[in-house]
Amino acid sequence: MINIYNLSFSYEGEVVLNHLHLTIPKHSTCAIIGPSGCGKTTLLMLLAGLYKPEAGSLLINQTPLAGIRQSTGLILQDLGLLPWKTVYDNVALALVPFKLSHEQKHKKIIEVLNQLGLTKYQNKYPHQLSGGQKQRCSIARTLVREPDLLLLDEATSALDDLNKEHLQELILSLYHHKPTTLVLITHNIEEAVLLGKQIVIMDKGQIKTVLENPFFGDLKAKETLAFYEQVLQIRKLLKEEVSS
Ligand SMILES: Nc1ncnc2c1ncn2[C@@H]1O[C@H](COP(=O)(O)OP(=O)(O)OP(=O)(O)O)[C@@H](O)[C@H]1O
Repeated sequence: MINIYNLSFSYEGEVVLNHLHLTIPKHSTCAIIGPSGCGKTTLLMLLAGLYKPEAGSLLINQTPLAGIRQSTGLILQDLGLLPWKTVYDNVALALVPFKLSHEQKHKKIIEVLNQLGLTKYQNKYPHQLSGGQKQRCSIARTLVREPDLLLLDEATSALDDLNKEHLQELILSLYHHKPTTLVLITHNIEEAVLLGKQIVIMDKGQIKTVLENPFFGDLKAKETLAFYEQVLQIRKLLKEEVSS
């Protein structure tokens, strides 16, 4: 469970998050959407414990967040894969801080590579992978640590439409396999409607609307008009924010 209460944050005196309130239930998913520069990534950095709130509070499972948690996974746009390491070794790196035997680590890595469809690429280097495969490798590296909170910053934005859909379906199937609290930033309204149980619309450092989304995880709904009515409603809300 994430509780954000009256949270504010500034960069060198410039306020970028202004008195935010938000509750995200445990094992739920939340899609954050809003115009460029409205503070989405900054909020994610605060949730990751990389920045400290200037005012207000941020609690994870009833505990005030005091820095980076080992059980939070963060996937940024810049995937940060090490080019001189193979897929297997990039994933293995995430387990270095854990006191596990070589066999235990190997088992976890093989399992996650299999889950993400990367088994046959395990000996390849990042430059030998497609954009979608690199993104999956980055997700594998985060998931191997079995986070209870997963933060994704525009995980699918660099991918073409088919790979985007593939990754969205993969995120859903990973979530159904092992529910974690999932917070994702996206610019894509359809993605927000597919992946967010809650959809948070931000503008100019504030949360404007929080929608409960009945279409979460419903791949079949993408073929219905009701799904696109929801997309249109969010589009309208976003346009209203930009024009005001
Ligand atoms: N390190 C920084 N130092 C100073 N200002 C910053 C820094 N990072 C971001 N900002 C500013 O803070 C504001 C919010 O930035 P943030 O990256 O959180 O927005 P965003 O909603 O994620 O944008 P985008 O959708 O374009 O990624 C912007 O005006 C940005 O210029």
